[in-house]
Amino acid sequence: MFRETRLAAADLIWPIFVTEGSGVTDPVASLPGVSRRSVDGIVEQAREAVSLGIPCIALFPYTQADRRSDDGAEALNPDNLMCRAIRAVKDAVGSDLGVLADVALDPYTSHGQDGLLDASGYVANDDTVAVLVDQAIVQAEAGADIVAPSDMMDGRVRAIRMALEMGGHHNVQIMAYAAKYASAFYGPFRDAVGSSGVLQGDKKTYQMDPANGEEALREIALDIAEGADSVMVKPGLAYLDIIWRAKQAFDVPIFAYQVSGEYALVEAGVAAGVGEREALVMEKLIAFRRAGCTGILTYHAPQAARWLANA
Ligand SMILES: NCc1[nH]cc(CCC(=O)O)c1CC(=O)O
Ligand SMILES: [Mg+2]
Repeated sequence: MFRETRLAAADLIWPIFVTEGSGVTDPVASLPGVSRRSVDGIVEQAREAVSLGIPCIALFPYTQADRRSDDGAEALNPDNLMCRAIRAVKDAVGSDLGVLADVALDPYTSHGQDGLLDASGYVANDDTVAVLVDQAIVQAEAGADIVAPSDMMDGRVRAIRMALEMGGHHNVQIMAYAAKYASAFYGPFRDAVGSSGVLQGDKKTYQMDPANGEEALREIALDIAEGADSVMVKPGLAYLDIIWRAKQAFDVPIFAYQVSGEYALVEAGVAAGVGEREALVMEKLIAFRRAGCTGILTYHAPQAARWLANA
């Protein structure tokens, strides 16, 4: 009765990884319990999400080395793995489940950066934005309900919003990775999409310094002004103060991404006897709600939804 915040399956977004083939379940070693699945398996997971009351999945492709290039052109292929997965999920579950598509080039580039490199190897903001716009349109045409630019280029939200409007995709939302930090917690994700082996350098020229909070508020303000329907803070647990500050300052839905390294640390802790999985996960998830989140992207989404159903 005196509880101030609640958590429900309806607050969760489930990130899942797509791989080529059929009938494939390919475990990600650094993300125990998470596997890449071929499109047929993604459809199964989509049905599972619906039955668990999870309103949205976030799709990420594992792109084979021979489909990667310096310019990440595969991102614009309307028949790429990502688009095939989006279409298959939408054909199977329709409007019962939202599909969020990540917009960034890192699953497609041979150098693992989220954008295009200039002659000196620097990630070129404006050239990248032009490609991200085309990527977002390809995903919207495949049926994505939400496009989520995770690249952190300046000005991409406005450019994508304009292109969506011009292309007739008025109802496609933008969830902006607005305050995304250059974090050490993304390691297992990069394994999952096959970019850790190829990544050259770091992403500090476009992702944020973990020491900065004021800058996060400026980044969020810009993305809202450019047309974002909702914003994201990423990673999660180490940035609860950013979520709280954003909640005080802005009147838009705020999401947290509890990233791969956070998931893997919990699983490692459980394996080491530090604590019990359900208790550890649920304490973390309610903390995001308390800090002001509308919802949370978490690899523990299906387990959490089951625990909530049995509570
Ligand atoms: N565009 C890249 C992207 N989109 C989502 C994640 C990380 C998610 C996670 O760690 O779970 C990353 C990694 C990165 O910026 O290198
Ligand atoms: Mg920004």
